[in-house]
Amino acid sequence: MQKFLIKNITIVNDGKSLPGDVLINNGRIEKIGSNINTNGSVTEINGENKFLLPGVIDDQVHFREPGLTHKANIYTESKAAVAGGVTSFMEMPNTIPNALTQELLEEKYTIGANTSLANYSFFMGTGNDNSDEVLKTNDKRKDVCGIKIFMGSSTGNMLVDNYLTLDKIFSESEVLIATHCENERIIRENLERVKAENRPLTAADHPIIRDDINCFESSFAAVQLAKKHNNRLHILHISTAKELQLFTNMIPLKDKRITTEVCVHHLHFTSDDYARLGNLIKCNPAIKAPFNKEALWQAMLDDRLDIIATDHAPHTWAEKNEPYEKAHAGLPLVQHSLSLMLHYVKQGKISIEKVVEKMSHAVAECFQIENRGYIREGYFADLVIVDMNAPTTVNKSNILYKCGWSPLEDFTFPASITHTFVNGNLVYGNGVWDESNKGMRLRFDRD
Ligand SMILES: O=C1C[C@@H](C(=O)O)NC(=O)N1
Repeated sequence: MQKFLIKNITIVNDGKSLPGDVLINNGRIEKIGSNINTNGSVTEINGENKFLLPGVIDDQVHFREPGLTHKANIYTESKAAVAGGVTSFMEMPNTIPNALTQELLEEKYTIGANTSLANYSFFMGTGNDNSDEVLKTNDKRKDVCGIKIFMGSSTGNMLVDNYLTLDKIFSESEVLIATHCENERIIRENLERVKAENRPLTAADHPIIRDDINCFESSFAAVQLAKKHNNRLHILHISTAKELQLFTNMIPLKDKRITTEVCVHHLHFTSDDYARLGNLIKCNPAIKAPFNKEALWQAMLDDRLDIIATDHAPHTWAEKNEPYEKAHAGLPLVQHSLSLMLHYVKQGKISIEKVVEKMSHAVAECFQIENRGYIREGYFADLVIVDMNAPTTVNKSNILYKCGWSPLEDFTFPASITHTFVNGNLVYGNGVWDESNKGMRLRFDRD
């Protein structure tokens, strides 16, 4: 394996940004220090005026393979991820067929092993009647990131609305349960009410139909179930101020039984953006009124919200441009999540250390990922070099998603991701790709 020495870079890790050198050997971070010298062949990278970050770990992506590969596949989207500084991802089960058996789940791991440029893990899916199969994941808790439950409907019709199924899975699961929390009854009632107005519906109706109360009711139910059975619950894409009362920052992350994710689109867009972007930003849970965005920022900064992710959900341009009710929900973001957060660093809204905490360290802690998420000697060399003074504009020619579009087109980020190492391999360096190595299956340090 090629050996790399990154010289004179600012290393962002564990709440600090310090100058130093990093030696990468045999896939791992061999040494962190100042004035590291090596004899023998080593590829030196000048890190002056640049920042070294641990690779981003995105715990919620939809890469659409198998079955929906007209939208995306694991190869294309993992490549986009790596270009954006994401070195590991956890992928959702609403592929076709839904990942509802251990066999189907393992088929996804095989595709990951053969084609993914980033490290990967796949969630086990839940239906209303596959609880015995779901609970077999207990035996794989070191090899599978968790169980995903759609408590509200979304792409792929994987809604679990049978309370007995939910209660059984919560009572017997020994693995992390990740939930999409929305309340189907409230969504349907809202939809009926808006339809009764007899006017054409538009994307601006989305946060009225999928409203704040709908999210709160479902998150509340998930929290109650987790408290009843003392589960390790992780609630995905929190999108409302109202839900925040359910979460605390009084418990250190490593001791929390209930953790939360906020997504970059809920930190960036608001309902004001429907006028400009329409269905392109239709997603579930919906992007909501501006006061929610401000509350989410506050809660993320004060650690009531634990991690930042994307819910990367690519759909084709044609699928997004259907009339509102038929337009598919979800937006592609995995290539631009880190860049977007670095934009907010430049704006002074968040520090670069906090970005690293929320997108790398805390994700590794939440899922107990082995030897990743930090810049530490002995850890896997999943690393990203960032130039904070090299603006890049999102446009069709540099979007790597198979769907070929982004809700951030024409947006200029102040920073560029110049290099991404995955397991010590320089997969992406100054626009040059080395695709000869594939990512690894994530392992979890769980008892
Ligand atoms: O939960 C989800 C699923 C996702 C998708 O398209 O798979 N799209 C969404 O907007 N939310």
